[in-house]
Amino acid sequence: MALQTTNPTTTESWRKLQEHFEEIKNVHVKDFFKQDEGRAEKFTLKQGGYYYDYSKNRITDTTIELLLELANELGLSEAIEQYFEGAHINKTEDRAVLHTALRASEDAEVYVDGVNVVPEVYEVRGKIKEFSAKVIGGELKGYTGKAFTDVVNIGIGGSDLGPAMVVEALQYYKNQLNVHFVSNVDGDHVHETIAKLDPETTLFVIVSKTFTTQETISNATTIKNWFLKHGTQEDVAKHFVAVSTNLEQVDAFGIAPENVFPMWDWVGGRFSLWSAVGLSISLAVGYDNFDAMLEGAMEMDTHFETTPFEDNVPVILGLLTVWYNNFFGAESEAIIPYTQYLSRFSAYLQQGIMESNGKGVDRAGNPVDYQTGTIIWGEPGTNSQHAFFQLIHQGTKLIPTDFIGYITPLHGDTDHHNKLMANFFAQTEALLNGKTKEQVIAEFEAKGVAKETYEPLVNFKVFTGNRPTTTILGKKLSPKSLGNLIALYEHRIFIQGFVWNIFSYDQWGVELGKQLASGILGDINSEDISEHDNSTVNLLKIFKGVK
Ligand SMILES: O=P(O)(O)OC[C@H]1O[C@H](O)[C@H](O)[C@@H](O)[C@@H]1O
Repeated sequence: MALQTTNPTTTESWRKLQEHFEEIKNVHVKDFFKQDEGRAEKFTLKQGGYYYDYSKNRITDTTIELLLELANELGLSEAIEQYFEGAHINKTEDRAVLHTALRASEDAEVYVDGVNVVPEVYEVRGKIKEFSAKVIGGELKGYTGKAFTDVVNIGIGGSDLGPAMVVEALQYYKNQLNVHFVSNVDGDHVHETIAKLDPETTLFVIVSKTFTTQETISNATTIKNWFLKHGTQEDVAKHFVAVSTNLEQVDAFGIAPENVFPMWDWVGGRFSLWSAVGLSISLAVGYDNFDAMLEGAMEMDTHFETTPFEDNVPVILGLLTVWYNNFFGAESEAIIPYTQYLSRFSAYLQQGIMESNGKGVDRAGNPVDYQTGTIIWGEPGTNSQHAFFQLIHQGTKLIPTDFIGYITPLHGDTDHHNKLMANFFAQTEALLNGKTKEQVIAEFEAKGVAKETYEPLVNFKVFTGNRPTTTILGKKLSPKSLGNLIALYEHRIFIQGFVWNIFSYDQWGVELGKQLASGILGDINSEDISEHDNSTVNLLKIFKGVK
């Protein structure tokens, strides 16, 4: 069963949305608030310890009604069923998309091609649990009998970003193990990392779904060679484990079969941190915390699968992206967490969202004639306020922004936390209301500034406001609440790809560069340079020192 292939722009609800957009496109959200005292309450959803206030968006009741009408017209309910039931919605790779099965409850049944995969999932989870406990507890030892002090995750893309983001995010819950990440094929990355390590006390986790990724295999080989300068071939089994679907290649690399943590082709790389790809997470914070993160995700899954669309957080937020992307012409979205722990969150979501929905061919195989995936970016607040917020406040581009913050600070420093959160609230308020010419003049006059002095400055100090934000306010950053938040964004990806009539779960766009790189590596390593455009030939000559 494949997802339906309607061009969304040909639907009746899209036409109505277009008309509605023309009516409200110039209305200031300030005015919507004036007209409706209950607006904040009405446009706030509550789920899994989070409040989602989307009232500061450029929407009315009609906008939401029409967006939901669009979802219904396109058959979203059936699509969600297909997603959770393991239909091959990743059609170009003929695969199911079941990261949700990785966090399903033990008694759930999720069938992939007629086989219930939940028992296998729990078998691997059991293995992760046992292994993590032994490493953390010092029971498993290195080749000289010492307990492990360091763990290195060797992987790239989905085999790096998810675990790296979560290990950073859950730092507060960490144990004594130092966890490092090596991803880039840049030798300086791997050499800087190993320079700090003691081979006797370091565990290496090679993570690659395919086990053919050039970066990961190169880094793993370099590290193994470095290790073999200290330990023996036999010792490799004590220090290297692998996470992969490609058991043959793992074996060829010399990893002992008992050191392999399997994953499945129905888990996309960018959705894989819930699988054994998250082994480094479980090592860093312990299996119970890993499990709690999965539980948080499962709560979001249940919410998404069972909640009526008007109260369904991923549905509403996913459709808002469509609203801005396709009607307002917004090209990007910023994600700004007001917690330093989430400093890798937008980098992680860049892969999740842009690799999924950066597609220009529809599900029927034809080029689309409307906009699809948004550009995702962001850094933690308050740092970003002192860097790029100027453009969000006064630039010419519309940038819908998610503000993510928590009520309780983990270290209990309320002085800092109150300052942080004052900024969090102040920014969304400023982006909503802006500052009018009259307000600017009144401020000058209150300070006694002369008219001829302030007049030339007034326009520069005006803020139009009407810049949309969504506030995601959680109780506390914990493994569970983090799992919940990540799963929210995963489901938003599904909603958007579904509406845009594209395949969100393949990534053919990363192949061409890989192919060309392997040819160019041949050029670099040989005397001659094969055929390329002039610019590339010139650059290769400079690089090879023959020009
Ligand atoms: O886990 P691997 O097979 O090594 O893949 C690592 C990454 O590389 C690919 O190029 C894909 O674009 C990513 O989706 C994937 O996460």
